[in-house]
Amino acid sequence: MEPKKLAGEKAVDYIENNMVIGLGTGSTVYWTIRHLALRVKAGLHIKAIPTSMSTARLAEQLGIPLASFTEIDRLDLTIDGADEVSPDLNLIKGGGGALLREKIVAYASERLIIVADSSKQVASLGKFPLPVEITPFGWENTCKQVMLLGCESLTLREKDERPFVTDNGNYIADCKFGRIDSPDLLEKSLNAIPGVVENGLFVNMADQVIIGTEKGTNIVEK
Ligand SMILES: O=C[C@H](O)[C@H](O)[C@H](O)COP(=O)(O)O
Repeated sequence: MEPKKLAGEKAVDYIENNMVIGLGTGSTVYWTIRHLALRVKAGLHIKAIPTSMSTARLAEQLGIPLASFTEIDRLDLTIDGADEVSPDLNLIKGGGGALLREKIVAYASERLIIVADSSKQVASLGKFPLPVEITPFGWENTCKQVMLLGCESLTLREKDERPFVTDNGNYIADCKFGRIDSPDLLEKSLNAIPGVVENGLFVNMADQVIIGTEKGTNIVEK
């Protein structure tokens, strides 16, 4: 079976009756959502907060009951994907542009489980360009400020030859920092720049990573 599918489906084992679940975004969590929908059909009672419009659409189509922060304060568990996972379970996320909602949902969760295939495991973060969500106003200047933090190259993400726009109406700058030795410091420094809304470094947030391989799944815990 496909490694992403194995990892995505395995995470559903951790979902218990009456939980409030954060549903991540991407091609690995896609399998989590599909598998969860089968359990919901079979009688599992949960509510889910989606981390993107695309996840909300998929969950709705499959009959998963959705909730919002209007009625929910804390989530029991969030299941999400990642673009890079370091040995100490720090992450780069946002390859699909959903990092802001993903971080809000993960921060409100008791536990964060990451699902990924083994290509996402890295010795240190930084090969995957770090997605940074920035406001359209002043984006040119915000990018200059980001460069001053040691960014080697920066690309404004595009779609159909126009700036890519996130679910929150913002842009994404994909930033190559080279090897990121102090992700906690970089995460804070980026967010201190006016115009930066959030960045894709998830430091000390993941509790467990489920890695899918050709042969099955490996669980990595802190
Ligand atoms: O913005 C997107 C998210 O952070 C995804 O969870 C991440 O890019 C991993 O996606 P995939 O499972 O498709 O590789």
